[in-house]
Amino acid sequence: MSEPLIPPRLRDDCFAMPQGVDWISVEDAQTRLRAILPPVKQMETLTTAQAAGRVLAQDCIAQRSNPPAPNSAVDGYGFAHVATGAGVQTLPLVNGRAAAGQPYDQEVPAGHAIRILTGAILPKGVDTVVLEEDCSTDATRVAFDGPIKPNANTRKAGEDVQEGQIALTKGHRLRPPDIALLTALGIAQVTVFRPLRVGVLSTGDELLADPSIQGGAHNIYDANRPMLLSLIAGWGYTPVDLGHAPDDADAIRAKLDNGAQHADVILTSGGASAGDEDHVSRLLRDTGSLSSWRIALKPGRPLALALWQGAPVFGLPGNPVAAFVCALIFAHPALAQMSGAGWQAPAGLTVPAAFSKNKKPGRREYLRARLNSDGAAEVFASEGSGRISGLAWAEGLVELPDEAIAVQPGTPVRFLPYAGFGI
Ligand SMILES: Nc1nc2c(c(=O)[nH]1)N[C@H]1C(S)=C(S)[C@@H](COP(=O)(O)OP(=O)(O)OC[C@H]3O[C@@H](n4cnc5c(N)ncnc54)[C@H](O)[C@@H]3O)O[C@H]1N2
Ligand code: MOO
Repeated sequence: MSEPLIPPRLRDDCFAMPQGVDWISVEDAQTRLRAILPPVKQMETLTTAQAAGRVLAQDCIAQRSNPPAPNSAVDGYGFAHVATGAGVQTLPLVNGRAAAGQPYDQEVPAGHAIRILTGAILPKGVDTVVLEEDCSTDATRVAFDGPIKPNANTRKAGEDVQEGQIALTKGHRLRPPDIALLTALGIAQVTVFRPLRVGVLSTGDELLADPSIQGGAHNIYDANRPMLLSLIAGWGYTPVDLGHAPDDADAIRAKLDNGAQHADVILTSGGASAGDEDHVSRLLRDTGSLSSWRIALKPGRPLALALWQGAPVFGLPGNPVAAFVCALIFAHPALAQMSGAGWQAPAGLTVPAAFSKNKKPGRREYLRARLNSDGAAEVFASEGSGRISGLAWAEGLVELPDEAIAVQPGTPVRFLPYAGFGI
C-alpha cells in the first residue's frame, strides 16, 4: 500500500506562494499579483463631462458620426469640381454664404461658386473648396488658378469616426482627449467603475503626523503617508487616510480594521521586516493571512502581502525610497488592475548610461535617475534608502536586470520615467 499523501496546511490565502518557494523575482511577483487581484465590480453612470480619470465599465458606441456631415476644412469658395479645369477659372458667386452652424439650403449650380467658411456643411452642388488666399474676388465673381484637386479642402462625413463604431473600450481610463472624443460623438453618459478606494497607514513610534508639530531628535515626520496619498490621488483613485499608528499591535489592528471597512485595498509602510518592532508583519502573520514575499529587489526587499478581512494589504517597507519604489513597481500596476483598467506595465526607454556600476547577480535594482542633456541616464550619488532628496532629484528610475551587469558610461540601460508611472 502506498504512503498517505499529506496536504499542506490550509491557508485560504490567495497571496500564499506555492510550497518551497523562497526568493522570487520581481517579474514572478508581478505575474502572481496579476493573477490574483480582483477588479472592483460596482459601476455607476456619469455625464461624460464629469468622467475624466474614471475607468470605462462598458464600451462606448458612437451615437453620431464625426463629422456628422461633409463640410469645409477652410475659409474659401466652394463649387462643383466637374465644372472646373486647368488655367484661370472665373466663377460667378451665388447670393448668400455657408458658415458653421448656418447652412446654405439651396443648390449651387454647376459652374457657380459660393463663399464658404471653415466647418460649414457643403451645400448641395459643392464638393470642392479653394482656399481664400488663392483667390481674387469682386464680390460677384471669384477667380483662381486651376486645376484644383477634386474634394480639396473638404472633410467627409464620418471620416474620423462613424456612427455605431466602438469609440473607446471597457477598461480605458478617460483622459481629457477622450472626453473630447466622446462628446463629439454625442455620447452624453458613460458607465464607469466606482473609483478604487485605497487606504494608507503609516506605522512607527518615531513618526509625527504633520511637519507643523514640534518633535525631538528621536522623531521624524511621516513622509510616506502624504507621498502615497498624493500618488493615489494622482492615479485617479480615492485616497483614504488611515493616519498613523505607533508600534503597537492593538493600535495597528484597529487601524487595519477601519481600513478594511472603508477601503478596497490598503498600503501600509514601516514594520514590514522582521525586527522586534516590526509589528505589521507580525500582526499580519498572526492572523494567518501573511504571505511575506521575499522579493529579489533593491530597494524594497521586505514587501509583505496579506488579506485583512478580505482587503488586500501591501506592507511596504518603511524607508521612503523603498516604499516609493515598491509603490511604483507593485502597487501602481496592481491598483490599475483592481480599478478595472487592467495591469499597466510602465513605459520605459533604453538609453546610454552616464554612470559606472558593478551590479551583483540575483536581484533587480532600481536607481534614482534622470536624463542629462545628452539623453544619457545619470544616477543619484547615494543608494541609501532613506535619502529622500534623491527621489525629488530624480525624474525616473533606472532598472538594472536580475543578472550581474558591469555598467560603464555608454552601456544601454532601461530608464523608466516617472511619467510612465502616472506621476
Ligand atoms: N536586520 C535587518 N535589518 C533591516 C533589514 C534586514 O533585512 N535585516 N532590512 C532593511 C531594509 S532594506 C529596510 S527597507 C527596512 C525596512 O524595514 P521596515 O519596513 O520594518 O521599516 P521600519 O523599520 O519601520 O523603518 C525603516 C526606516 O524608515 C523610516 N520610516 C518608517 N516609516 C516612515 C515614514 N512614514 N516616513 C518617513 N520615514 C519612515 C524609519 O524611521 C526607519 O528609519 O529595514 C532595514 N533593516
Ligand atoms: O528595502 Mo531597503 O530600503 O532595500 O533598503
